[in-house]
Amino acid sequence: MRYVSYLDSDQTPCWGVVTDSNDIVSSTQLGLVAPTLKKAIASGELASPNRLNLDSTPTLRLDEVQLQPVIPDFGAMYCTGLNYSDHARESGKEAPSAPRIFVRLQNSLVGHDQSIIAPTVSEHFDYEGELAVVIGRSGRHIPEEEALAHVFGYTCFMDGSVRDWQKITTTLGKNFEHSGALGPAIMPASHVPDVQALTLTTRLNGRVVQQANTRDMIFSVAQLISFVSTMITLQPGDIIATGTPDGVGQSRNPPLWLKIGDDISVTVDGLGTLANRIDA
Ligand SMILES: O=C(O)C/C(=C\C=C(/O)C(=O)O)C(=O)O
Repeated sequence: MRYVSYLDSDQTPCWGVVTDSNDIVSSTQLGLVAPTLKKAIASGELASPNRLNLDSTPTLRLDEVQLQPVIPDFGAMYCTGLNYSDHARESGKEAPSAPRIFVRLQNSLVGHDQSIIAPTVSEHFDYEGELAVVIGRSGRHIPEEEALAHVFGYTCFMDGSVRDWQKITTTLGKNFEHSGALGPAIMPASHVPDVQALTLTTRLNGRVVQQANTRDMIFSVAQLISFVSTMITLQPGDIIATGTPDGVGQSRNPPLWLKIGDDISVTVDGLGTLANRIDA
């Protein structure tokens, strides 16, 4: 089972659970009153996913709804630059001695199967496949040993990056409207035995362009949580993206830029596949 945020046929924001057969049991059917997935996570009522009553007859299929970025109203999304040494090397940079954190805005993201919008002012639009972490429990100055207890679950992230604007500032290059994607769903942390042993694969029009294992991160998920919480209190529903491995389009010869009509997907084994088309 996984959690999703979606719009129903009336464009009303909803959330619910996706069963293993890709049916959706809505929050109302689950008997939960929280209006958003973020509020449900914060309330603690999803802390024991195995206790949720999934007996209601599902009325919707996953492919019938418009999926949103898994927590569309997140308070903050912290992203990590250069967290795989092969990617730092291909970028011509040293492996960092501390996590390089930047942020993404809500409106820079879309959900699974929604159009990612290519910038009109740049042809240097690049893909980055990543693992993303959804925070479940708030905390400040979280010790590394306790960090994973603050995780609600995990999902996939496509950190679409406008490389020429990124040279002006990271904030600009990483925040074009609808330039990235988050989803399709949140896998509860209890269903992920070892987050540092997951294979991540990015495909462009079906061709594998990035493949790595999360064991090769420079800073582990626990270290990133601890580091960010040194700066600020992490809140339920906050997202931490863990950086991309090597194989990005910018570092290829010739460069491989995203174009309108391309299909881009990010698969993290055990979590699912986030797939999107590039649109105008
Ligand atoms: O941190 C950097 O110097 C590079 C960077 C972003 C890099 C990523 O998104 C990544 O490696 O996943 C930046 O714009 O500053």
